[in-house]
Amino acid sequence: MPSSVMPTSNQRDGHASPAAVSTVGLRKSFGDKTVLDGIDLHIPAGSVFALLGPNGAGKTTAVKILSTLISADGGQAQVAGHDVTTSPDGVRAAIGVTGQFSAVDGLITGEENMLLMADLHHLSRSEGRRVTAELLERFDLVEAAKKPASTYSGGMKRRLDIAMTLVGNPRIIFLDEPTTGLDPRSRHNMWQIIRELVTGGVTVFLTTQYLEEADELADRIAVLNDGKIAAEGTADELKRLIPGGHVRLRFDDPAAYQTAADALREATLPHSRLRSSGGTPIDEALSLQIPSDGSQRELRSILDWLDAAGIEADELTVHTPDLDDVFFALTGPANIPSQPSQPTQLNQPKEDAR
Ligand SMILES: Nc1ncnc2c1ncn2[C@@H]1O[C@H](COP(=O)(O)OP(=O)(O)OP(=O)(O)O)[C@@H](O)[C@H]1O
Repeated sequence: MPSSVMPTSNQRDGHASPAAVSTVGLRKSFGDKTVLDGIDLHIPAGSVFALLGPNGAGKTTAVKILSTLISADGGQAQVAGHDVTTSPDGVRAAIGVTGQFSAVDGLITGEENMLLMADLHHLSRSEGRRVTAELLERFDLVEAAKKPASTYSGGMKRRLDIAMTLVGNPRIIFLDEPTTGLDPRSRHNMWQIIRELVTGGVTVFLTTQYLEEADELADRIAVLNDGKIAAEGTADELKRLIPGGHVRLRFDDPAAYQTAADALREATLPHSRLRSSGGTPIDEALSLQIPSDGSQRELRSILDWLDAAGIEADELTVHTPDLDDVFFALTGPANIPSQPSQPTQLNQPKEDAR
């Protein structure tokens, strides 16, 4: 399809940002099972995008379509400006894919795997050796380079897999569950590698079941559920989507705490959500908790009310639910989006989104 049909700039925040990956109405079924039921994505170049979803949600299917390993049944997808259907070679030249379908051959050494990759990319012998040496060094695999890859730990195999992907100097990398099964140290190493890739200008499309991983790495996160994008936004935007956020007031002075607790109990706070619940005392910490979505509007109304009531806390903190809460709320049987056929638009005012 002509590139002009696909969104190439981020209309929502107003500035032009070339899309590394862009899909409209992407659909895929296996038999009578619909796995992707109209997926729209816009991933700006140079960003990290995380596709989150429970087992079987269709994350790997999405990656396979975008990396041209399988074809979609409907909709459109462009990767690095190339249509996946009409220009798969263009897509393949621009991307690297690692993860569940690792390219590492366990029978040969790490170095041989790298050199094989260099051959596949038609690098000259000397260039292949140079790139191999550089990447083995960068991924801390020099010592293991002459050993068969089958002897590598899980973390080393993942590092080798990414190093092999980088031989082709891809602009976009698909990482399908890159840290599944890794120990915490290896996982943090992998996160550091991913951050460095992005610093070098690479766009990363990540699938993960680890909310912490998406929270750590991703500029934007989409939650895939039941074939659709249930919600999309930054980690903070997602967290603000679900109830459970609150403002906590902490007092050093027990008397000030008691006065505030009494005032809150009596209070009719300006915002309707606050009116019914008031403050919840948490005695041990001399803290009070006021339900809040953390929005500027609610915070202002809370602050105004505190000022008017003459309450001055020693510390005021805003707490939002973590991504686990979001994940369970969005992917459970009774998920919360108000419009079943529409993803929750997080960059609109929250009142509109609910
Ligand atoms: N080739 C295939 N033939 C039939 N069904 C398939 C095929 N590939 C995937 N599926 C089904 O499509 C659904 C989505 O699978 P997919 O691997 O994309 O999910 P996922 O979100 O990556 O899951 P996981 O986190 O478990 O890897 C699953 O129900 C899976 O069984």
